[in-house]
Amino acid sequence: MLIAIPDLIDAAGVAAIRALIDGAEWVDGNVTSGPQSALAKRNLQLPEEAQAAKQAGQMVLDALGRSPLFIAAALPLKIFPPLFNSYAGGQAFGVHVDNAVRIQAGTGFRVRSDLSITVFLEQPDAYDGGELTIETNFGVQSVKLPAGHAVLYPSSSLHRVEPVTRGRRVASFFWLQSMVRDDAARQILFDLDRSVQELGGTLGQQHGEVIRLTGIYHNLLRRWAES
Ligand SMILES: O=C(O)CCC(=O)C(=O)O
Ligand SMILES: [Fe+2]
Repeated sequence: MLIAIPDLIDAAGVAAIRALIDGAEWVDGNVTSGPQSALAKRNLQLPEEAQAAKQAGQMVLDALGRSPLFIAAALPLKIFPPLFNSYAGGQAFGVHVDNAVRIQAGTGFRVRSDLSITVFLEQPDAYDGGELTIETNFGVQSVKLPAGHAVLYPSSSLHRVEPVTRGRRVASFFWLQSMVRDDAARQILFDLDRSVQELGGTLGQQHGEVIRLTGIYHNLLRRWAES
């Protein structure tokens, strides 16, 4: 599944995050790369342990927790603390697949990466290039969203960030382990959830068929969820 989460963070939230991270010390992005992606990656990142990254990361996590669309689509079990990157002057991230397991430095917190997330933190007209290009079963998707919007995509997919040839692209990026590991099963639950919400709105939550479909959603989730 590839899902855009519009307006995850409002303009004031984006400004607050940018105020925290823009003044911090950025380092070579290869601090979080595996050996293959290190060859492909040219960007800057905030170190995981930087205070600004932790505070801004918490703001991103708070926004995710307030987004019913994110929760329904991702069914998150564990979220790796959000990181921050920046690309300018032709920097890019060539095609790669994300590492399967992420281990947080210091704490040993482990997350299997089922879904990858990019939260755009710069307006698209402020830079040229920087599209996140994702290879899906339905062809190649090129994603460049307004500041505060996010995209969720399978960590198993080949993806790249196109060279930024003008301005600076700033984003938050991270991974999560879903309660439902299988992408197709998670998509079925998401589709069912949307239909149940829609029918609940028109027929009312107490309609017998809405109650039955809600039960089916939960019974499928019970079969498929890991904890
Ligand atoms: O900057 C992005 O949008 C994605 C970065 C990425 O693919 C990665 O760090 O693995
Ligand atoms: Fe990646």
